[in-house]
Amino acid sequence: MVIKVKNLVKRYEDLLALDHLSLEVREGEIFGLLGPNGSGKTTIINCILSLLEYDKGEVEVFGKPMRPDSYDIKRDIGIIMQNVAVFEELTVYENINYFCGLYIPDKTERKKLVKEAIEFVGLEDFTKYYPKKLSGGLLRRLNIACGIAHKPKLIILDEPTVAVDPQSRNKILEGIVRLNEQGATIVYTSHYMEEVEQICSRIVIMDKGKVIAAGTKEELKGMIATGEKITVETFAPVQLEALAALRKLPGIESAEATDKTLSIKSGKGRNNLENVLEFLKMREISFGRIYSELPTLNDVFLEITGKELRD
Ligand SMILES: Nc1ncnc2c1ncn2[C@@H]1O[C@H](COP(=O)(O)OP(=O)(O)OP(=O)(O)O)[C@@H](O)[C@H]1O
Repeated sequence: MVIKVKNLVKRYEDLLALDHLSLEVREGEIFGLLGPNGSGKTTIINCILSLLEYDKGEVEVFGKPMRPDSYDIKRDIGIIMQNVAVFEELTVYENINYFCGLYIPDKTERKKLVKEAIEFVGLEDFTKYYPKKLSGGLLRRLNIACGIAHKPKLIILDEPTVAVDPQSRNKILEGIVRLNEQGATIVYTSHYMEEVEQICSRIVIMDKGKVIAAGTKEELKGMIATGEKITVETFAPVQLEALAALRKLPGIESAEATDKTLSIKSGKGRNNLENVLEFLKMREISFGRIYSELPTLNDVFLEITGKELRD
């Protein structure tokens, strides 16, 4: 086990930020920590890294208890925090060289690693730039390069794509997958469910300092009653009587109609879309577009907590 957290409790005065939270991160995985703003993601990361004192519980990293002075463990961890932390007075190259130098004293080896990190995040054309000249996305990439240049075995990224343009965002996500393919275990926190779904092999969903669900995305989606969501763009509002009949169809959990949109949630099982199509035909309800979506991690969150992930 790369990380083992047992029964962690962290209070900020009256606020219980972590409520007996336990989780495990296995070697070689991209572990996603998904939760809305304020659910405790940054707090748990800081506790894992012993950057923050906690009230109760245990943290082990690489099988050893983690303490503020566990430098042998920390040298194998790459940390990319939410707030970009680079030196304004150093260039891109100098920043990466500085952070790499904290772990790699040998100059020749460091030169090679810094070059690799620059190529990895695609900052070759910006090595002489100072941070204030970089766009938000490029700055994030620099932040990542500083955290990974020494080739850590465990890389922790706390919301690395917040306020990043789509191009840099994709580059960052692709980079994370590549780091994992090269052997690093990744912990990735985000409140963007699409990102977590896209890259993470196992996911923990947090809310109010607690783990509310854990598993692969398929396992998480298997936990909820919602099967698929079917949306029909109708040419006219659907009559109440038809709506009531639709709700009685086998496999239909709910059906709501606004002006020209019919939103249907079905249970698990096959033929839901076919049944709806059949119904529309029988009732002579004409429509423009019909589409079906599988449940998302937001549906999982919604069903367990009763609120949206993006609140
Ligand atoms: N230093 C602090 N003092 C008091 N309360 C804090 C402190 N840091 C965080 N909190 C509170 O603890 C809770 C958890 O915060 P945390 O930053 O860990 O959440 P998060 O999931 O990382 O959110 P975000 O996505 O906004 O970063 C929030 O209610 C937050 O307001």
